[in-house]
Amino acid sequence: MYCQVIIDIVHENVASPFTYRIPEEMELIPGQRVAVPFGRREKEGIILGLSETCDLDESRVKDILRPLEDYAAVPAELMELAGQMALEAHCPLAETLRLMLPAQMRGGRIHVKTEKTAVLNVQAEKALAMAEAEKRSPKRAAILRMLADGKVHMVSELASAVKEPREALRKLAADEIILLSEEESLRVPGSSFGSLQNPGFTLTAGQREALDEILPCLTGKGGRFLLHGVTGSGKTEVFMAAVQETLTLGKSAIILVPEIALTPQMVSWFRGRFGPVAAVIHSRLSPGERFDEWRRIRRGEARVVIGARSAVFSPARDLGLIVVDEEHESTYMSDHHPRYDAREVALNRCARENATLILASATPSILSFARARRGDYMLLEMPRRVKDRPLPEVEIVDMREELENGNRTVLSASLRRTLKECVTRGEQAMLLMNRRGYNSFVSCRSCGYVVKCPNCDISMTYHVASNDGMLRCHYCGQAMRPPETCPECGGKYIRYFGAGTQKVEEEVAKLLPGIPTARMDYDTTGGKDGHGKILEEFRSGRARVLIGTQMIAKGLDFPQVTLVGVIAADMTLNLPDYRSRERTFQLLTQVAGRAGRGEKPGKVIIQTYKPEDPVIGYAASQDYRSFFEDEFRRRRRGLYPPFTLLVRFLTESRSEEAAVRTADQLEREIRDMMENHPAWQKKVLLVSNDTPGVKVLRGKNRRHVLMKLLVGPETDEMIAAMTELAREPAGDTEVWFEVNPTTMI
Ligand SMILES: Nc1ncnc2c1ncn2[C@@H]1O[C@H](COP(=O)(O)OP(=O)(O)OP(=O)(O)O)[C@@H](O)[C@H]1O
Ligand SMILES: [Zn+2]
Ligand SMILES: [Zn+2]
Repeated sequence: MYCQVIIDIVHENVASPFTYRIPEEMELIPGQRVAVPFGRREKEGIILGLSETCDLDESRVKDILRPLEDYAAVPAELMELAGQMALEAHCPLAETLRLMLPAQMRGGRIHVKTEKTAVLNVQAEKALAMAEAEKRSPKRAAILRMLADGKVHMVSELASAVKEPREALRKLAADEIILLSEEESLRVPGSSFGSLQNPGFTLTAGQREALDEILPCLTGKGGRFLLHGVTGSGKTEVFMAAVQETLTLGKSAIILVPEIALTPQMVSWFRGRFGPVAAVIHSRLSPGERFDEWRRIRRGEARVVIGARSAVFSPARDLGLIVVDEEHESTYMSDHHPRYDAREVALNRCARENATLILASATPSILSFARARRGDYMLLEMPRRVKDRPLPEVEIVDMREELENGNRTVLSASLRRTLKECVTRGEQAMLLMNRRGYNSFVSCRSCGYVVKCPNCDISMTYHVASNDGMLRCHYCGQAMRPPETCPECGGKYIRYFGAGTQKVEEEVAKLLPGIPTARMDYDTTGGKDGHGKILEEFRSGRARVLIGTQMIAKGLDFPQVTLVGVIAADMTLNLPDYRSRERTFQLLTQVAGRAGRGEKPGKVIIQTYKPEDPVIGYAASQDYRSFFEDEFRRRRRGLYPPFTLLVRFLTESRSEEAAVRTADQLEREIRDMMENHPAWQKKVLLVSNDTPGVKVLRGKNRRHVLMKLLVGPETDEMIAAMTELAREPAGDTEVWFEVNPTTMI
């Protein structure tokens, strides 16, 4: 027998499979990992397929050295998925196969933990009788009583009841009364089960109707759903009920959540609900724990997988359901190679494995909603909050008027008054400020010089003394002392402009002396479990006001919050990106939705310099439909996704001249390519060849060639050709080819 092996090396030259002979005594299956001789070294690989014969010169075919596991690490469905993804991304199969395995499994880094176990080797009655009769050793008697239940016990567990049981165990084993063995032990992280129980609500009419559509699909060939429900409509209950039903049917479910949602609280909640059949994969797991969770899933012991985007590749047994919660989140797009969109992978897997897909959000992405309208997904709508709780009342404050009235602080008069009242009533408030730090830029009053990062074309942000009193670059992390005099003109008047979360925190402290607040942003959530601690501080009621960046906007459910303040609503609106309106709408609607989720109604105050902007209006009225129609029309008119694919070549170089030259060269080659393919010509709109929003980043000068592609049968081929183009060596200049890039800076 022979087999074709994909070697675990990502390189053009070893992209295709290599043939090996399978020694007589070895039995192998596709998807299994093997050790093979490769050149003079030993390498790991994955078996792609088997064959009876081989048309190569027999003497040149080498033997497989050994299997690395006795099972297929990559099951058949995932082998096929990896194959398709490699084709679509125009990258070697070895690269997409890596997505299917926990990283620590590769390169022989795994360490299987084993533990000693003991089990009875005689009838239970006999063991109990022996325990009674045992006069000399109370230890042996105690062990026999514990083992009388006939189950396998960990020796470590016996040791917690009987001191130093080893000698007694040896004696019992020697007399063949018990059996001792060594077993693989799986670390189940944070195994404090049962902390929170199933809440057992009576479902609302909206929840019932949604489930009536979903549940029948779970038994059959699967369905595709977009669950669009306003904030606080109880979407979580709907997909939890679907997960429950999936388990009852003996199948597995995967729930994808944005990484930020995987707080210890959520983790314990999922475990409390589903017990040990749930595997929760998050970034705080140790590599060992991660690998153990993966094996529990692979063996079918864990049948609910909860995790961030990479959990979509979990080897779930008999997959029945994938849920993507907060589906509009951009974190579902991976930003390193090989790039993928977890929502597209989920769709692909569900189709392959006859599973059901549920995308859930209060603010669906334009793409998903457009697909639902076209009939690709069934649209399930829940327009009302649970218990018919009202959506929050929203007030829009024009900050230009505040300035005219002489208020130069970040809090408007209205927000000050309402915040004070809210806290006085003993309720809680959340304030969104989508920029961290204290001041956003520092400049000279005499000559206008702005302090910029030495590595990036970005102004530096001032962080107050509690953090270190330094200027920081939010792109590369560079820090420096604020200048005392202007480096340009020597002037003494250095001014600090703009505000960040630290400034808001300070203003709130002045307004509400003695009232404890919490701040949640990149600077305060660094340590292990940083998010969890701050959220717990707020949930417990110790902190009355939570100030934060977009981190506080999503999915959180704090019933005591009756006021939400948005300090600067236009901040994201002004970014040079075709998605900035969509992101602003989502952010504002989501954060507004945190108010009034409990018994008491909520109020939202949105501060803006552009109160007339329709996006602000749609968010204030939580009017998704009107926003969608407006934005969809705008994208059609401007030929933006989903009507086109946006692609760009990004060049980066120490030398500005080289970055420009390479971009110009690429533009010429693209034009040549179009001339050679008249059919392509009509499909490509060359938008620009210029500097992106950030001209210099981490010391590299940047240029980009931006294009829009009208989607058609030739799209795949065009992208393949452009991928090739980007691979051509360009001296010291790096070239990146991106399809629908996650950021346009
Ligand atoms: N049928 C029900 N009866 C009473 N309370 C419910 C019911 N269903 C859900 N809830 C509660 O309503 C609150 C909101 O539910 P949930 O967090 O699922 O909303 P959501 O739709 O996911 O909102 P968001 O999109 O804002 O995250 C939660 O506190 C939840 O426990
Ligand atoms: Zn100056
Ligand atoms: Zn920088």
